Amino acid sequence: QDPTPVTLEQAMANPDWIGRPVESAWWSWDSRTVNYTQQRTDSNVRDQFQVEQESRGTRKLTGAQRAEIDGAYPVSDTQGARMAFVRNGDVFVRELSSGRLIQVTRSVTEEASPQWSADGQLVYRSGKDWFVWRPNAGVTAIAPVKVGKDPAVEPKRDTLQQQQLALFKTLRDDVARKQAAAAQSRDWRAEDPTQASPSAYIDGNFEIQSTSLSPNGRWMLAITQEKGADTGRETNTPKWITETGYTEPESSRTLVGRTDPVNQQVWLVDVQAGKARQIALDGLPGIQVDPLKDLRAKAGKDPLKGSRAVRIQTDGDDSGTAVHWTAGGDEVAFMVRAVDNKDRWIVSLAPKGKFDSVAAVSRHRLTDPAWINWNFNDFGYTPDNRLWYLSEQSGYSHLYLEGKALTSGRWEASDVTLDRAGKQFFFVCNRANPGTYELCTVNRDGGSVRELTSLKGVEGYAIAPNQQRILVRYSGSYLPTQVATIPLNGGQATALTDTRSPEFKSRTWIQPEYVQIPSKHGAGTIWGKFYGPAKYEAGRKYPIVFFVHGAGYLQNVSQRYPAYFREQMFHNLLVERGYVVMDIDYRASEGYGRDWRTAIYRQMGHPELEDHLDALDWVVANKQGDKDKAGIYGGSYGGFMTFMALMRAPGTFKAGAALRPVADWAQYNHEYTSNILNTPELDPEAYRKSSPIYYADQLQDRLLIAHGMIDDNVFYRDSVMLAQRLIELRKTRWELASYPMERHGFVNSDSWYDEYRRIYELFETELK
Ligand SMILES: CSCC[C@H](NC=O)C(=O)N[C@@H](Cc1ccccc1)C(=O)O
Repeated sequence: QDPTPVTLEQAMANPDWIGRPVESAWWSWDSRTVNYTQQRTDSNVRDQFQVEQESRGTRKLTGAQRAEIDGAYPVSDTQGARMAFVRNGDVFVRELSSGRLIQVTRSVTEEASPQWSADGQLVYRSGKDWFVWRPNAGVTAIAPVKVGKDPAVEPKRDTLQQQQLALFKTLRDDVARKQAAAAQSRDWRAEDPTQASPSAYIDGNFEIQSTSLSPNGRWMLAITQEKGADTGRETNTPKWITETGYTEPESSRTLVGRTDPVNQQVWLVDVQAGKARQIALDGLPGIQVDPLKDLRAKAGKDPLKGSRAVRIQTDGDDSGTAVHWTAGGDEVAFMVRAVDNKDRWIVSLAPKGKFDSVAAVSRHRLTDPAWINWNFNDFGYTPDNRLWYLSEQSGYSHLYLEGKALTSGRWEASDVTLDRAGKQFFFVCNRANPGTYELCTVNRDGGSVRELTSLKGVEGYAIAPNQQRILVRYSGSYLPTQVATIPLNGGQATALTDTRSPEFKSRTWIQPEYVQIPSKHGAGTIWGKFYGPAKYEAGRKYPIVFFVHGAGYLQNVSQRYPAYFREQMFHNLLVERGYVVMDIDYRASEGYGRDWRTAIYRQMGHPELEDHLDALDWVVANKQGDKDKAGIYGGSYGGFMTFMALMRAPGTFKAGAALRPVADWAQYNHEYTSNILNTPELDPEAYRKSSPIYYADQLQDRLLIAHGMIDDNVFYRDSVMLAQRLIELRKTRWELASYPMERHGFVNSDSWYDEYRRIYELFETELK
């Protein structure tokens, strides 16, 4: 069937017309219905729906109905008798035999992190404080850890103080009376189980960043950092169009390397005794070796002394540190990451019986001369207290149980869950090819990995409370995320939703061709999505457009619904108007293992350009592409690459559109950039080699720059800086389109339309 023509207005319209995807999805306690959220048409409001598995009947939930249903991400106890969840910031417990719903808290603070102990008690955090809930026994508060001197510990007296006490009996008597009262209160507390335990004190110039309570309420882990440490100067972004009529400054982020990330410390707290002790991390393997020693010397910096600074990995959702306790509460594991990004350690502590001597044990060290991935950091304990984790040590993310690989091969495992019995691991995998995602399983004792789905675009999943079925979130090239369920051990998927609009569903789209391009630069295979006509006219050469995805570490050659769905519709339009379009997962992209990811270390824009040049030759050789009529465009990292292509291979692409582009990596953020280029102070060469602004003199082809003026991710300043360079260089074939009310990802369809009209006109003028 011929593709349905698409207009620029339609491609850039508010995506409501497509039908909004399913966002989060989770099971109800009885495993009979699935709940999900979806954005409401023409609104930012999210509605909540419930769909019945058997009948597939769907209802939109009212506020009163929501009061009866379970919250997302429930946590089951070890027996499968109860599950706990947070809904509207309050903790609830559902009894799975009767369905009885117990409201544990009803507070103005946000509750989080519910976790069950092996013997059925629940701990949770409310703001910064921890609480324990026991069925039929109510809630107990855990005394907070405090920073300061422990008032129960006699202060060390200096000479002056000692002299005062020696001189005056009345002073000595006062002190003795205070000590006796404190001793009595301590003794009573120790003998009286109804009393709250005392606070532990951390002495020094620290501030507590986060805490984690063991599920048995016996131990706590506290993470601190230096109090008031300099976290760096933030850039102000002016807001131009405002309700006040004034230009309003808006504070955003810091710049890479201006201030080093602050070192953190780990403290173990004996909750019962109210004692805290710092856990030394100096013994972690390799922590005292500086991987940046040579760069440091070259930059004229002093050598590092002692251990490298570290930070404790957080859950990524700001809910706190990613700390995992055994259900019995006797062992804890946490992830330590060197601030230079080159090492990650999974560290455990087993405090029981040896609080005063407990030491950090390194269970797994992952080291990378480039940088440790920010993905694939899942870890946890099995019900019988064995540590599992993901590691990229083989070059691809795989699952390990106590050091033994349960999965292996040139593919990646992610998003791991263990069934309640602790027998079977579930995870997302891309075994068939890098862009095809399924749900996989492997026995915890090893054996072969099995695919449970054949949906191609699996995005996430959740096991039903009764452990019989799994809900799967999946998508396709033209299918925004939907939900299906499958039996626990795989089989036919039952689709529960189809949120596409009838109008979108009735259209025929050009299916991307998944192509494998041999690298002429020794990199192996470059995967691409190619869009071309169904039939090629003999002898005709087609103008070529390259689309470059953003983020660097992102996968766009996948069978999932692309983040770049508007761009994909634009590619349909381009093909309809006589172009062919190529979109490759250049080196740096996600889904292809460690070496593909880190090939750009200290040389951004170099391997990726080689891949684009190889792909261009491939389109010319295999798809009747016209080598003299090639253009390139993309946003963010794609904009950066557009600059690099035009400036480092002048004359190759006759026109380029750099959208929300990075022009100078020294202007980008620390978390992202320091991984790939270290810091500008330490590694100026890497920044010079990787930043388009230093190649601006080589620009000769037509260039369109487009940028949102209130972009708080890649600052508008990047485009302003490049514009000034181009002015000073007296370059003539460029223009800058500014969008006063847009940030990084455009929101307004007027802006999208304006930007893509300019891109289209640029290609029409230069490539035809
Ligand atoms: C300078 S590279 C990273 C910039 C940015 N990082 C986080 O937001 C990014 O990845 N931007 C990409 C990815 C994206 C795709 C679709 C919607 C929003 C963001 C981009 O802007 O294309």
